Amino acid sequence: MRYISTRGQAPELSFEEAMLTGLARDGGLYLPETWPTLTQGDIAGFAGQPYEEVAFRVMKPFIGDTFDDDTFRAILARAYAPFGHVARCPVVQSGPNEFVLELHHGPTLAFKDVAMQLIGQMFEVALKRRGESVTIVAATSGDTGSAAMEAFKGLDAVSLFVMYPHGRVSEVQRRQMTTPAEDNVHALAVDGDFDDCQALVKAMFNDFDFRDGVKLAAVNSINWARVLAQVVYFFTSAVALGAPGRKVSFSVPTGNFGDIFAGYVAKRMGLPVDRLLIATNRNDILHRTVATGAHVKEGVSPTMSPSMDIQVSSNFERLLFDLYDREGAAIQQLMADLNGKGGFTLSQGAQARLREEFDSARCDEDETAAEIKQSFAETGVLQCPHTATGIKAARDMRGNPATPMVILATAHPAKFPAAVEAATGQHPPLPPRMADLYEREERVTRVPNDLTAIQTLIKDRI
Ligand SMILES: Cc1ncc(COP(=O)(O)O)c(C=O)c1O
Ligand SMILES: N[C@@H](CCOP(=O)(O)O)C(=O)O
Repeated sequence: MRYISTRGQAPELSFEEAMLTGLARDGGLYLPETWPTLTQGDIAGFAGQPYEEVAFRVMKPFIGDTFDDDTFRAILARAYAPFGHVARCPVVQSGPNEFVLELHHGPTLAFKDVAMQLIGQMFEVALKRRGESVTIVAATSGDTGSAAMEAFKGLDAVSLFVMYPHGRVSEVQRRQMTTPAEDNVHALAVDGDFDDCQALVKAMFNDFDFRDGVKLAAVNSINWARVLAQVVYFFTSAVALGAPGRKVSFSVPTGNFGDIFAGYVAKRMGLPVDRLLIATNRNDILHRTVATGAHVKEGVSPTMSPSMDIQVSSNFERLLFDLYDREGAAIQQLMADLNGKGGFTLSQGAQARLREEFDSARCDEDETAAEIKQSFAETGVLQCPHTATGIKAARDMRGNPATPMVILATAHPAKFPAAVEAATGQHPPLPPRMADLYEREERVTRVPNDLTAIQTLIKDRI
């Protein structure tokens, strides 16, 4: 499988090269040149298989011979051993034909662990055999950063810098990023919002002297391997509910559009997905885009679901590439308009295709709190505020009641205790292994939203 850039001007790469490269040199995002497909028989064969085996079979067509089969199986085994549930990503019923896909059983209690634990292992094997080291710079609204810290701390071949928006992540998220003691990981609190942090990462990739000088790599969903690893749980959950014999719909709490794009990829590969619901908080650019066709940035507004406080949804570019018949020049123009004019309007054809695949719903703060409360009353289970937006979308946009609706539970409620307690009166406890999180010493550097200043800091530290 070869990988191509959404902007059509960068060299084609192998899977390993795309994984270690991050952003394409033309500013675009790498994607497979075609979508591999699985037969209905292949998908039926996933029933009853361990998560790691389904991951192997789903990812193999994308990975090719990057790792031999034994090595890839060993990587998967190491990646998912730390998960606190034998199913890794279990499905739990939450209502009539409504299910919650729990993605928070990994080490940092958010869905990011599912991909990050895996790419940590893949980076380690690939870098070791190449005899190379890299500098990873990540932007986070809270969860990618903590998952990356956990996956890469202590690795000799990696220096990791995580930029998070100062004052805009939960205390648990912040402490997960600021308390690892290993010398190769660095938490940077940026005076800005998540969009600023992500723009800084992309600017670093577009500064070729810096990029080549520090051997820059990405573990945000800029990195195709991150998105790919997230495709797997769309298959495991759908098969558990009767696919490929029946269709399944998914409601996905959405910010940077990586997770729901993974659902779209599963559909392209042959999974019978009915609807993909984009659930947003009040940072609703994607909901407005589905409703009106106008993709227009507004300021980021802080919410109780901070990981979704995003207005520049990086992976939407990957979807646009398909909506515009994979025309790199069209994507270049749209992205120039987004950066220069603050937005663009989809062509009629692109808007129609978007609506063929996706629905959307927006959840404001009162509604999020009400969903957490109602969900606890109905099921006795506490859900995080991000998941609550998905529950609302699932109930607002319920299509055929005979089609199972799967809501992605993207984080554990204990990462957002203040919001959950305010809504329900219940304090969600951290798992025992994290019980001392509030006593651990924090290590963080406050930085201005300034590219040169942060680049200088990174060069000084590596
Ligand atoms: C808990 C949580 N839910 C939802 C999202 C949104 O996911 P995505 O950025 O893939 O759309 C994020 C951030 O990525 C998150 O951390
Ligand atoms: N919500 C994310 C934002 C970054 O998303 P990514 O999928 O591109 O890493 C976070 O928690 O940091």
